[in-house]
Parts: sequence; C-alpha cells; structure tokens
Amino acid sequence: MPTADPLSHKEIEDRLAELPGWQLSEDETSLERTYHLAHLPAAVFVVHIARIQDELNHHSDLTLGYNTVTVSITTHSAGGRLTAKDFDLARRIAEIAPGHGAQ
Ligand SMILES: C[C@H](O)[C@H](O)[C@H]1CNC2=NC(N)=NC(=O)C2=N1
Repeated sequence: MPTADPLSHKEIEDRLAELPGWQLSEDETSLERTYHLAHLPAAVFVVHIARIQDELNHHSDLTLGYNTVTVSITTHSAGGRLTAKDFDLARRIAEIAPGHGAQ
C-alpha cells in the first residue's frame, strides 16, 4: 500500500483557505468541521458521507451528536498526517452539506 505524501504547512494552508468553516486540529494532523442540523437529518447526512468515503476509499472519524455531525479527517497511511486525500474528502462533504441543511 503506497503511503500518501504528507502535505507541507503551506500546501495545507492554501487548501484550507478554499474550505470555509473547516479547521485544523491543534497538532495540524487532522482536518475538522462540526455541522449543525436536526438529529435525524444528521444521521442521514452521516450515511451519505459514509457512501462517499467508501467511494474514495478514504474514511473520516464521524461523531453523531444530538444536533451535530463532527468530521475529523487524517491519512492513516501517512502516519496520521494530512494529505491531498483528506482535502478531497472534505471538499466532497462540503459539496453535499447544503443539500442536507447542514451548516
Ligand atoms: C486497505 C484500505 O485501502 C486502507 O486501509 C484505506 C482505507 N481508508 C483510509 N482512510 C484514511 N483516512 N486513511 C487511510 O490511510 C485509509 N486507508
């Protein structure tokens, strides 16, 4: 399994600028966002995200709260660092979020 290449700090910052609402974890190893929506729509949103993740073969940690979905993305095969795959997944999630009423 080829290891994805970790991104440089500048590459991360450049990509993050194109993902409003997303942020880095404290240690800059994960890309994170918490969406707000009602509980059942949040569960439906999680299932849609899971389908995209299987399509990309790249998976986040998802937390379903009372009225939130928290997404945390890192690349395990890069030793828990950020790679282009993380931002590809975040962009796909950001694309579907409005259709789910997720803010
Ligand atoms: C075998 C399978 O292709 C790998 O385990 C994939 C699955 N999903 C993954 N998701 C993430 N976030 N990082 C990975 O390195 C990864 N690897």
